[in-house]
Amino acid sequence: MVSNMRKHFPSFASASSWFEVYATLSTFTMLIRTAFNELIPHQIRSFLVSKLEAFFHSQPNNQISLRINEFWHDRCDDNELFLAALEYLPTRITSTYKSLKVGKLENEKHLNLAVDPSQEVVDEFEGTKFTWKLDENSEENSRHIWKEAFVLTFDERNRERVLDRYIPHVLKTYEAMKSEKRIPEIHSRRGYQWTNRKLSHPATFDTLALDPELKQAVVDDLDRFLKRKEFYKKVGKPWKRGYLLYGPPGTGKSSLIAAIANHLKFDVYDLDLSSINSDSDLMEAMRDISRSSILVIEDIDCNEEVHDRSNPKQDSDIEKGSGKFNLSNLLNLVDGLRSGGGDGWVIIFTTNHKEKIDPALLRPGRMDMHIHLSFLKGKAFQIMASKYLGIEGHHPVVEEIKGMLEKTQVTPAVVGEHLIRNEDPDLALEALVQFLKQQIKEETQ
Ligand SMILES: Nc1ncnc2c1ncn2[C@@H]1O[C@H](COP(=O)(O)OP(=O)(O)OP(=O)(O)O)[C@@H](O)[C@H]1O
Repeated sequence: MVSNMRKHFPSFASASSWFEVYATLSTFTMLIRTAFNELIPHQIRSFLVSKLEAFFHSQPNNQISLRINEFWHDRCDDNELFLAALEYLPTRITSTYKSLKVGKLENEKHLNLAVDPSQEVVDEFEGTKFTWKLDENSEENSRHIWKEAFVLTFDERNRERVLDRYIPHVLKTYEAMKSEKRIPEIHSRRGYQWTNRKLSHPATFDTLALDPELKQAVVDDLDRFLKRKEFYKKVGKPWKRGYLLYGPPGTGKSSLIAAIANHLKFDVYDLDLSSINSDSDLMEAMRDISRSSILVIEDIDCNEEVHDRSNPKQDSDIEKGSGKFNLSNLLNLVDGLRSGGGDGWVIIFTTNHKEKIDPALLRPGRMDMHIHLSFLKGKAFQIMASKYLGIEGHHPVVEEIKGMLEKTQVTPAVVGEHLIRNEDPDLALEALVQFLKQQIKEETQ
């Protein structure tokens, strides 16, 4: 039998010869490993190992491609991920790209860039590179309904990273970009229905002439509110914030509301309480307010239902209201109704007479921040000089005006009117100086 095997396998060695070969090989391998570890410095060793890994992992058979069609299946449903990539990828284009699509939309000032099929876009996420390519379907009368698709290619090792984190990151960035571009709407109540139009008020926190510290405090409060959706849920409170804006006419209450809406990208619901005749009317109006929104009730002191009844003095000079609803109770009820949904809810009351309002309506949790908008003073005027006249930094006439504003009370609305009349900054400032002189003279007489 053994001789038979020898015949078929002439080089077949005995067991002891195999052990000898094995022992020699192991000794040799150990020697190589020791020499590699001891003679080659650590950095060079790591470099060589990473190169070898990269070589094996960069082989084409380790690449995975995900195809992201314009539509899902053969239905006409938009594929959200395709739309997200369409918006997201142009933000990853760098100046080294050689082939791009470019265009301009009628109502936009800037040029738009888009991915071209002949150019791959490489994105980096968590230190890993991902390659995107646009695939265009050029077949005319094709039975495929898709015209474009993205192909996302990555190394197989990153499969989980892509599905669990990278794609969610692309979708989240797209949502943020959409809300950044969104123009809020303003809704007004006509009869029993809300009608809406785009909020065209251009006021932003940048253009508002407010004391910088107050402005920062408001922006910080809004940003904290926006960020804490999960926190409100955790502590079992409705995701809601109330602001009371009070101060004389022309100090910027409406402008601040527009700036808040433009900052949060929330729609505004402007509710005129005089059109509300009963609790059920009010409840219906509130129930129709959808998604993340700002409910504004301007000049709230003009409604008897919100007056401080412990102050008998005021009732003589106020028009009698319907007395048919209780705003405080109703807002509690609405909080309960809305607390289940994930929508943010901002309530803004404005008034020229804070002292007339029932304190129950102004307590924290109802009106969390009371913002006093007052007559124009130096730091806020510096902002107007910059926005209206382009004057930055120290300017002798601006300093003179700041001093005069300490001696008189004028609203930003009045000063704005003076600044807008003259295109020449020096003439505009001079006219304002003359106006303020006259104002101070009249007040001291
Ligand atoms: N703080 C401000 N910063 C910049 N502009 C302002 C400011 N306040 C008022 N203005 C200008 O004055 C105009 C009137 O202001 P706005 O309507 O915001 O005041 P208001 O306090 O709401 O007045 P009212 O109480 O009469 O409604 C605005 O169009 C705006 O241009």
